[in-house]
Amino acid sequence: MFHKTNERFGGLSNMAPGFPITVNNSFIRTSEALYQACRFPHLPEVQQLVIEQTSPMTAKMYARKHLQHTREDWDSVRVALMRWCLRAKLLQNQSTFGGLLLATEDLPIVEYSTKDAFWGAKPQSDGTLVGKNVLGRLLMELRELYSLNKIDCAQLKPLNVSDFNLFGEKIQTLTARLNDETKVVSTAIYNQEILI
Ligand SMILES: Nc1nc(O)c(N)c(N[C@@H]2O[C@H](COP(=O)(O)O)[C@@H](O)[C@H]2O)n1
Repeated sequence: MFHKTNERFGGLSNMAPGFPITVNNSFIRTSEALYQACRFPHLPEVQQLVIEQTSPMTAKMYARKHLQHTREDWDSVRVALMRWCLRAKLLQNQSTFGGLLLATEDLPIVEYSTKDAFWGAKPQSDGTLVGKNVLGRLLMELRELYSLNKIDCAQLKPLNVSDFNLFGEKIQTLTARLNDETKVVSTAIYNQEILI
C-alpha cells in the first residue's frame, strides 16, 4: 500500500516528485501534471499552466478549476491515458521508478486514499480498504509487463486517442533517457526477445 510520497513506496504515487517526463521536448515534473494536462488537449494555454505548477497537487488543483473544459470523452479515455502516463514515467525513470515497482515483488499495490475510491481505496471503520483501486491495478499490470520484459524500454508510442496533443502539437513517440542505466540492460533483453 502507498499513501504519502515520502514513505517507502511513495514513489508509486503520481504525486511523487523526482520522476520527470519529457514530452515533445517539454519537461514535465510529475505524472500527475502530465495526466491532468491530458484533460485539455484543445486548450494549450491551460495545459501550460497545469504543467508550470511546481507541485503536482497544485497542478491537479489548477486542472480542477478548469474541469468544465475537460475533453468530452474524458471518462472513456482517462484509464487509457493514465496507463500511458505510467508507461511514460517508467520509460524515463527506469532505474528509480522501475526499481521501486520491482521492489514491490508480488505484493498487492493499493493507493490508500481518504477521498478517492476510484483510483485508490478508502479505509473503512473495520480497518479494510474499499475501492476500485484502478491506479494500483494499472501499476500491478505495469509491474508484470516490466518484470517479464514485455515492455519496450527504449520508446513509447503516442496513445491512439483523438487529439492526443500537448501545447497544440501531436504528442510524438517518447524515448528513454540516456543516463538511465537500467534502460540499457532492459532494452537489450527486450530486443533479444523480439529477435528470437
Ligand atoms: N486529491 C488527491 N490527493 C492525493 O494525495 C492523491 N494521491 C490523489 N489521487 C490522484 O489524483 C489523480 C486523479 O485525479 P482526478 O481526480 O481523476 O482528477 C490520480 O493520480 C490519483 O492517484 N488525489
